[in-house]
Amino acid sequence: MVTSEFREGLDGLASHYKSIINLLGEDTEREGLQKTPMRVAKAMQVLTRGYSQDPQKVLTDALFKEDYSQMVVVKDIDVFSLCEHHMLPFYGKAHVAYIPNGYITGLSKIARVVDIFSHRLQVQERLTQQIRECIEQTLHPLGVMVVIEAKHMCMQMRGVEKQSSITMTSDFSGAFEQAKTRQEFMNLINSDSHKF
Ligand SMILES: Nc1nc2c(ncn2[C@@H]2O[C@H](COP(=O)(O)OP(=O)(O)OP(=O)(O)O)[C@@H](O)[C@H]2O)c(=O)[nH]1
Ligand SMILES: [Zn+2]
Repeated sequence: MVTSEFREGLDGLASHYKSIINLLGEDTEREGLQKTPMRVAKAMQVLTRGYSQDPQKVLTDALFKEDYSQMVVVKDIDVFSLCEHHMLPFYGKAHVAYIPNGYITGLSKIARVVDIFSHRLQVQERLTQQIRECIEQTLHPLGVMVVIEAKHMCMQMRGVEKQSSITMTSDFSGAFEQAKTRQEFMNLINSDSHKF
């Protein structure tokens, strides 16, 4: 359902994008660009939809009592976000592990949490930390660890123009304070088990 607030936001965004395109020297009346301000407005609302979503609720909506207390790893979760400095995309993979403490959550919900925080203006470090904190505060597990590897288009398309550099960030707590637990997670991330 399209609420009036959503619609108003969309019209406002489209009007600003029209001005921006004109300021960039283009003609928003030419055929190919006539609908562009509204398209961009809709696209930006999608890319920032995470502001109106509640990641903790996503996790608690699928909480199951379970005695399993070994590591659960969801790896290679696609990440698409916008850096808050240039509003250009950064993209890559997130790997999440937690050790349950009486409760597990639906596996897809871990990927949804990554999605929600990614669809906000971000820096990779904060994104990594927010995912870790959200899982910790909601599931109260024995430990959580998040690793993100990403490429930043603001470093590829402009600025320093380095095409190959990858930024890695990690955040962990609880049982992952122990080096051997972190190592087990890193081994699982780097294993070829997913190539089946
Ligand atoms: N730590 C961190 N920095 C980021 C992230 N995304 C973009 N940046 C950096 O944000 C910084 C902004 O630096 P500024 O000097 O204010 O901006 P700038 O003149 O556009 O910088 P250059 O990209 O070096 O041309 C740049 O170094 C970017 O690489 C991120 O997720 N984490
Ligand atoms: Zn940037």
